[in-house]
Amino acid sequence: MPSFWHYFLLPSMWQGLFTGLKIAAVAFAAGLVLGLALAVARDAALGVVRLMSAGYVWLFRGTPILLQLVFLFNFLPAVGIGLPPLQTAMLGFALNEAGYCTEIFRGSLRSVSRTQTTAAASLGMGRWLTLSRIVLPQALKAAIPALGNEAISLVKLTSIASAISVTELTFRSQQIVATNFEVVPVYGVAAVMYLLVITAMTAAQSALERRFGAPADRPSARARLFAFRSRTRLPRAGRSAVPVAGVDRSGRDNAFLSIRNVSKRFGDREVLRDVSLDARRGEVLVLTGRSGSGKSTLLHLVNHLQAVDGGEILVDGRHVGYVERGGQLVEVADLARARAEARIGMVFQHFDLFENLSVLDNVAFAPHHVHGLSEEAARERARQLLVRVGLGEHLGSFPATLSGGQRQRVAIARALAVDPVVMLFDEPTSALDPELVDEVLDTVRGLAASGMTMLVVTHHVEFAREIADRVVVLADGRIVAQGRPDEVLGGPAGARG
Ligand SMILES: Nc1ncnc2c1ncn2[C@@H]1O[C@H](COP(=O)(O)OP(=O)(O)OP(=O)(O)O)[C@@H](O)[C@H]1O
Repeated sequence: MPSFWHYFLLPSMWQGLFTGLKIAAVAFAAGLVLGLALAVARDAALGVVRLMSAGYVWLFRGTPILLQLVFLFNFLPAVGIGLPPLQTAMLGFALNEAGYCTEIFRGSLRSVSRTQTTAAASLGMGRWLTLSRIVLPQALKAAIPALGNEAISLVKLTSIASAISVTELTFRSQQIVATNFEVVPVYGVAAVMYLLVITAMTAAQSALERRFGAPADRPSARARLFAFRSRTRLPRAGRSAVPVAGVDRSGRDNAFLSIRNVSKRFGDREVLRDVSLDARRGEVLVLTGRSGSGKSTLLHLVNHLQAVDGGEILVDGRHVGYVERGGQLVEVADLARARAEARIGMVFQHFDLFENLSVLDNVAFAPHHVHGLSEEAARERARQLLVRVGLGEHLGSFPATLSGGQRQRVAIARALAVDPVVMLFDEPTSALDPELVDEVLDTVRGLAASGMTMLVVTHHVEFAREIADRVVVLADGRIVAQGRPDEVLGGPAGARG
């Protein structure tokens, strides 16, 4: 095949290929950055920012790239910007690419479970820290296949740049064919060149997927079914002011955790009604009651993962994320800091470990990034805690490779790493297979024995009987019984088990 090699080695063909690649590389890099910013803007608090992001996507996906290029090519000189055709092509492709990347990033950002954000908030992590270190890495991992597709399409699409007289590979081949009519070898060489580049890109994409991909996820079937979304929408700072007139404050100063006349509603539904509950330092309260009675909501209010609608909650004598002003509790501007300072450890039903971080990093993250411990000290602390919960062998593992019981013990270590003054457990064993329950309960027992103040939501009657100083039963958002375990769990208002 003498003519194949002749054209394959022709410098002008390679120049054409590199021109196309140059456009694609610059346009893709710029499109990624702009697309990511637009995708984040799509969830911005300000409506006008969201609208601008949506408008951009509408415009650049809605019109043909050819029109956009020709428009830029004619428009820029008309407003006094004299860009050469190659740079105009780069700009045009970048603007167009950003529209597509926005949608890819938007989808992948939303695919990250909101429970990850809630868990981060419970550790006192702010929005930016959560976005950059927890949500984005997971979203990028999910986006790699679609972005790889996009990059490959872009390399081939650059042939359109010939419309504004950029001589890339396809255009170069057309020119050669027009002079010698050797259609098959010339276009054959162009095809082989594209294939070589795209094979290299596909290999790079696989390498990226391997680099960023944690080992295959294998949560239990039940966890898979229920863990994909949490209903918790984090409150936005400064949104609510709660009147404190009418709150019964007698005796609250003697309590370590004081919940006074608290109410909470979601839409028309009143989920908690006038709930009052005090706990002494070191006391273990077990909260129980039928599904939907408001137990989890009450825990979320203690840590200010949701805002109260009425009443007040004090931990160690302080409101979490509120300041009292003119007879009202007003949310502070920096809720993340307030949560961090309150040092409330929280353990969730579905563990909600950060899937993109190793076991050790899950535990060391908040002490280092939120509480300012040096990385070395935070890791040492994490190591000790993981040994304490029996996971010293798994420091470098990723959450997806652990059993449910192991994950929950990592979650407990993660909550303990911020040196909590109180621990909240939201049904810590209900997502676990029966044979894994004991290992978690043992850890919780150990904590209770160490004198930790705890609020534990559980349906596990035997465990409640054993661990609780006091059992509190909720029904329809009200406390309907409370007392020593033998009094409450033996009585008619007892837990359903
Ligand atoms: N963010 C939310 N938006 C709307 N409704 C909510 C939200 N969070 C909770 N609810 C509703 O509030 C009620 C109480 O929910 P909560 O999760 O506190 O109950 P629970 O007693 O913990 O139930 P379970 O034992 O099933 O976890 C339920 O009817 C639930 O649907």
